[in-house]
Amino acid sequence: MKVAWAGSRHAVEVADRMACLVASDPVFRKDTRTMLSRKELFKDTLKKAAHAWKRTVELHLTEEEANLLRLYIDQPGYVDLHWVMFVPAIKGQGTEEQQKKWLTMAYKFQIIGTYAQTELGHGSNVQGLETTATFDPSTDEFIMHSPTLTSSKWWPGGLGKTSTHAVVYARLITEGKDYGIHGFIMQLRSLDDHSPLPGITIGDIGGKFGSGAYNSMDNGVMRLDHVRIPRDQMLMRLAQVTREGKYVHSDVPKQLLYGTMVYVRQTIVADASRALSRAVCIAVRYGAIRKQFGSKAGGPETQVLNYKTQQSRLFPFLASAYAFRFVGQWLKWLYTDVTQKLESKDFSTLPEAHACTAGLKSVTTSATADAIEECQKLCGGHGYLNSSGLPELFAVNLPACTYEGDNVVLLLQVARFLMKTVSQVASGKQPVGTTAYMGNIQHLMQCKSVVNTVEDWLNPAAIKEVFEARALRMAVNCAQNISKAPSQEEGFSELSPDLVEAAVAHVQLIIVTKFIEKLQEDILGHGVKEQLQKLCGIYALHLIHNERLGKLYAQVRPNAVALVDAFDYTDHYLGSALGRYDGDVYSALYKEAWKDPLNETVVPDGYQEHLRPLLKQQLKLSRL
Ligand SMILES: CC(C)(COP(=O)(O)OP(=O)(O)OC[C@H]1O[C@@H](n2cnc3c(N)ncnc32)[C@H](O)[C@@H]1OP(=O)(O)O)[C@@H](O)C(=O)NCCC(=O)NCCSC(=O)CCCC(=O)O
Ligand SMILES: Cc1cc2nc3c(=O)[nH]c(=O)nc-3n(C[C@H](O)[C@H](O)[C@H](O)COP(=O)(O)OP(=O)(O)OC[C@H]3O[C@@H](n4cnc5c(N)ncnc54)[C@H](O)[C@@H]3O)c2cc1C
Repeated sequence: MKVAWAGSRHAVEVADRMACLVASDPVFRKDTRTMLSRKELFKDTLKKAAHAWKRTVELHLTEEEANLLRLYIDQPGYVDLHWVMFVPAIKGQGTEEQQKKWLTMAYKFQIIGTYAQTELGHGSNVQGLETTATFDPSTDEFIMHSPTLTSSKWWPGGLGKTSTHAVVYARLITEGKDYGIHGFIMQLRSLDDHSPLPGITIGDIGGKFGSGAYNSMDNGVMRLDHVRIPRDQMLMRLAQVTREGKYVHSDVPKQLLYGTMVYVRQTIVADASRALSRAVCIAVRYGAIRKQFGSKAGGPETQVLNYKTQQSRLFPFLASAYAFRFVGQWLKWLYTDVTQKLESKDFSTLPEAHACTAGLKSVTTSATADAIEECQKLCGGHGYLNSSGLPELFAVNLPACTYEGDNVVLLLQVARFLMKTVSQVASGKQPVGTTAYMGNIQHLMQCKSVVNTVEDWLNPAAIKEVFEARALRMAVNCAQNISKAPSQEEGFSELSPDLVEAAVAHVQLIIVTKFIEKLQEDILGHGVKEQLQKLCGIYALHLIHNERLGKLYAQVRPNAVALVDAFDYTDHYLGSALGRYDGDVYSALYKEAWKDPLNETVVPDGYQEHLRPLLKQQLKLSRL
């Protein structure tokens, strides 16, 4: 099962090696992270990132190994934006020459970059950004400026205290004309003493939800006061400005400006499956240890994992973790395929890539955030402790519903793609890719239920057809209602809640389809495929509330712990007293409690000033 989860034996081997490297290095300890102040936590992040870089160089780690090292350190920080957004933005939007110049420094960590797009006043609406980049032909420079308070750059990770450079998104103005949003490389801080360069006001935007990780990240604010940069620091793969100030657009779609976001969204699907699997691993293992009620004649109480309510709340998440893992593996293939096509100027699958990455990022991150919160409740009171690992896991993964695109805004992008497809089908064009099912509109719109017997519900072909019919009917229904509106735009806006639901149904069809396709592959291990078939059934049927589920839960229960052990997480990475591999939960909870700084003294700080006088006074009053 480990191989099915990891994707290959090689992936298992590399993951094990990097996880153990991190778990065995005291610099990477994280058990006291939630007890640190914001400044201590930030400094700890700098220390870990520097040590990780040192180990990467010492051990000659590959890019794959270095990425896994960063993943198992499990502490958001500036390195994430440097590798995940700054480097890809230059790769995707820079010319060969610009890539050569800037990536050489970035790969050697001679500069630290971030991705500065969002502003105080705009995040979703990229075309509404206000920062300006005005070309000055007299000096062959762009003047970068924050014209309003709302144009302050706000949120970029690492911007607050760490990044020396950024790809800054701004309105390109030349010859008095505004050409919209483009990317520019800017140096922000001196490479000698790290002080902000002239004209740049920069800082951290303040503490964020929850304690511990993500407060480790210095999300920043930046205002620019007519800062000049050379013309050749405009990222010029998509467009350029000549020495004379002429704007020249290249022959690639302007949407490639958004390419970095598409890349990150596909990685976020894999992140969601990992975060969900960590929460499920904790809740399943703890559910097998925790016993409450049910003892007969002094015998052992009942494992809470045996309760049908616990199973009906938890096992859909177990199934979703595998479902998101497999669709994430497919999405990575889709992204690679689109990127290769772009190299040969084939832009035909760009809309599909945008719709799939936006939709899957949205559906998987929303489901994961909800599931982690529910896993906290599934562990009872102890799930609320930081030592369970669940509060921090929730705090770190909740913002994934917002960053890289607000989930509703992204689902509306999917809906826009679906409405275009429905109208193309109406005009006789055969849809392809993930919307190919819409070409079967006659059959799917009339088909009676293809599942008549209880057993039909475990027939993958029948389940797939049910999900196709559901998605198509919701999309066609929206299209028909939009067509009755005074205008397409008004109809789209009026129907937007229904369009979001139709987009979710389409994305869930993709997830179910990719799970079914995974099961058609050769899967190593005795009985593994059978278990995955049950999980595929649970994932699909829980979305449509089917009565078959109870039987499936009972069949999965005996292997539930094995299915989470297959995630192969070290206790260090899981970071949970409840999810320990050895199940020694109660002594772990007890031991973790005493680490809290509040327990450094038996009599707490503040007793003499505030508690003692109060108690003495009350005692005196009681004697009157
Ligand atoms: C919502 C939209 C998509 C709207 O785009 P727009 O151009 O203003 O308007 P539109 O008319 O809807 O689109 C025009 C057209 O562009 C297409 N398009 C839009 N986005 C993409 C894309 N990524 N790839 C390929 N195509 C794209 C749309 O489908 C439209 O195509 P069409 O005209 O229908 O053929 C966009 O503004 C957007 O993506 N907003 C979200 C912003 C975002 O994701 N910010 C992330 C900042 S970085 C970050 O959060 C880092 C966090 C990392 C971390 O800490 O881990
Ligand atoms: C932890 C974190 C890290 C981040 N890191 C970065 C970074 O490194 N670089 C960077 O540039 N940005 C970063 N961001 C910013 C992030 O990308 C934006 O917050 C995100 O894109 C959402 O945009 P917004 O904040 O403007 O939300 P808004 O769009 O203001 O959303 C507010 C509400 O309005 C709704 N809404 C907005 N538009 C529409 C519409 N057209 N139709 C219907 N509903 C709508 C949304 O659904 C939402 O409910 C980060 C954010 C967070 C939380």
